[in-house]
Amino acid sequence: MSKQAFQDSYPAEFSHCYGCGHDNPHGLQLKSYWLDEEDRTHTVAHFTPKPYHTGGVPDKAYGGLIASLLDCHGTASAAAAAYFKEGRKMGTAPILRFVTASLSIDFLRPTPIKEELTLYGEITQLEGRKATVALSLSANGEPCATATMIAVALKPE
Ligand SMILES: CCCCCCCCCCCC(=O)SCCNC(=O)CCNC(=O)[C@H](O)C(C)(C)COP(=O)(O)OP(=O)(O)OC[C@H]1O[C@@H](n2cnc3c(N)ncnc32)[C@H](O)[C@@H]1OP(=O)(O)O
Repeated sequence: MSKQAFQDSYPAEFSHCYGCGHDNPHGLQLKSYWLDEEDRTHTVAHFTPKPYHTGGVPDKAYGGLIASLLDCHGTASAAAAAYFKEGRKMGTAPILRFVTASLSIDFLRPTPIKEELTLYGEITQLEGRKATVALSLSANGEPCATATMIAVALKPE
């Protein structure tokens, strides 16, 4: 696992995201990393929900939390892959910042709230400004949700 989270390389103006901004004290502050330093296609993040992230059932997570985590892990993974493709250190100018154009989620089973969740990402395509990321969220090794994201890099302006 790399030492610096992708999100910790975002410049200040992009660090207020509710899901992953390190400058948002009320947010989830998700941190994403390369799964393996030798492989620049797979990423990982971990998150342990709080009791107030509950859905209708007290010990299960609400779907919006799952979507938020997948959303932020996916865009961070896309940005990391794009920097790598350009041979640049994350966060260096010109800034490459991806936003979600499309996020399709399959909720496979209820997600427990009391355990650490693991998110995986795989960059399956990166062409021009568009990245496709395959995502999953699991608990205790069991997948609870899978998703496909299309993330698009913001234009420089
Ligand atoms: C100051 C800012 C602060 C921005 C602050 C950023 C904070 C980050 C937040 C973290 C993550 C989030 O939650 S993001 C929040 C939720 N998402 C958003 O708000 C994004 C809203 N949507 C947009 O702004 C726009 O639609 C964009 C940027 C996604 C795309 O618009 P665009 O820049 O004009 O690009 P466009 O030419 O349309 O598309 C580029 C390529 O992507 C493809 N593409 C576009 N949309 C889709 C789609 N839904 N499904 C498939 N493919 C798509 C196009 O076909 C094209 O492919 P090809 O022809 O090249 O093959």
